[in-house]
Amino acid sequence: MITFSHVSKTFGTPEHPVYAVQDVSLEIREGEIFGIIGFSGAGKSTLVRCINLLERPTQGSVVVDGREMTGLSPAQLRQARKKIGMIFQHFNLMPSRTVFGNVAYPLRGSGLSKRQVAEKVRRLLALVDIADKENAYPSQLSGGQKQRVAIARALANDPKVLLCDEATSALDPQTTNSILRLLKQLNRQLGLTVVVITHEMAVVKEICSRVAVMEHGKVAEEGEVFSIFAAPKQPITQSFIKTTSNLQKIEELIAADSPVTRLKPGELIVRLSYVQRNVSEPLISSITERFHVSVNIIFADIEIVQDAPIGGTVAIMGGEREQLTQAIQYLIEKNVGVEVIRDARAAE
Ligand SMILES: Nc1ncnc2c1ncn2[C@@H]1O[C@H](COP(=O)(O)OP(=O)(O)OP(=O)(O)O)[C@@H](O)[C@H]1O
Repeated sequence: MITFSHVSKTFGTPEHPVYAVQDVSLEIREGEIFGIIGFSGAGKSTLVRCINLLERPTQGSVVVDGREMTGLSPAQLRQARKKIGMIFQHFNLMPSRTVFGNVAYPLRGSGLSKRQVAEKVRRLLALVDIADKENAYPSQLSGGQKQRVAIARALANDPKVLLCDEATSALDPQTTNSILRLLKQLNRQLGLTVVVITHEMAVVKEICSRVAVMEHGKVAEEGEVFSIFAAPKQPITQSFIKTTSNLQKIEELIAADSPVTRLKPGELIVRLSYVQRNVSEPLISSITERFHVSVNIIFADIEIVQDAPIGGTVAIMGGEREQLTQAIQYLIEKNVGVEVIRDARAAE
């Protein structure tokens, strides 16, 4: 649906260039929810604004729904943009128009009669579940309600693509979830391709099927969200994933010398992570039976990403040295990630 080929965007002057996007090639498939994550300044907004040519790439090509965007005439570009809706962090509603007026605005010049416009606006407001606010002004709405109106407005011309630039960043966690649910519903119901820019891994985890991680204008890593969570390769990706996992708290507990992390000689603390789908075997009970080791779970953080469990546990393991080694080997063979984070075997 959207193909970036070697896209670069440079701002500034020849003496002081700012390389906002550097040689990005990426494919966003029809009907998927694709996340673009990165820290502030990574180039996410600039890249996404190259989709509807709010920014014109300095180099490279952007093809949307089979059309090379940079080759369109101004009139063709205006038409093409109607099929690409966009929503923003601060909603960008027109304060002097009602909810109805905001959603009707993009339908100017659409050739629809007044009655048809009214019908369409009401259908859109019902779709985003805000029909009762038709006559309200933006200042009378909550953030979540404003974003619903902005979504209805973005859908007015029946776009195939919806670009969401930090669309939930100004919202509280509960409202964020309700907007994410709405985006997911629209994606399924309308077959809408959704591109989500965010700096929050929780957003990616919640709704995206694939994700690109951006750093310094480049794509550092991309792939299926499940695989990225299960086995992040780049340090930047690992640091984003840490923000959503409780397992990292163990490091704080160790640093604070908490009693739960104190080891007897011969014991070790391991972080076990499930890196494959369908891990349904009772692995912990298997190793305790097979190798006569003890496994005392002190932390567990399993969550569901794309309908599969992912995450892990932190546990204190104890037992005979050789048996412990074999138990760890067994877990690795079963595709469990094993990281020894504290080791008192040498203290025996
Ligand atoms: N119009 C502009 N003129 C000059 N520099 C710009 C312009 N737009 C963006 N930049 C620069 O390009 C780089 C990438 O910015 P961009 O807004 O794309 O990043 P981002 O990842 O979306 O960050 P944020 O989450 O803070 O919006 C930054 O260094 C920014 O300062």
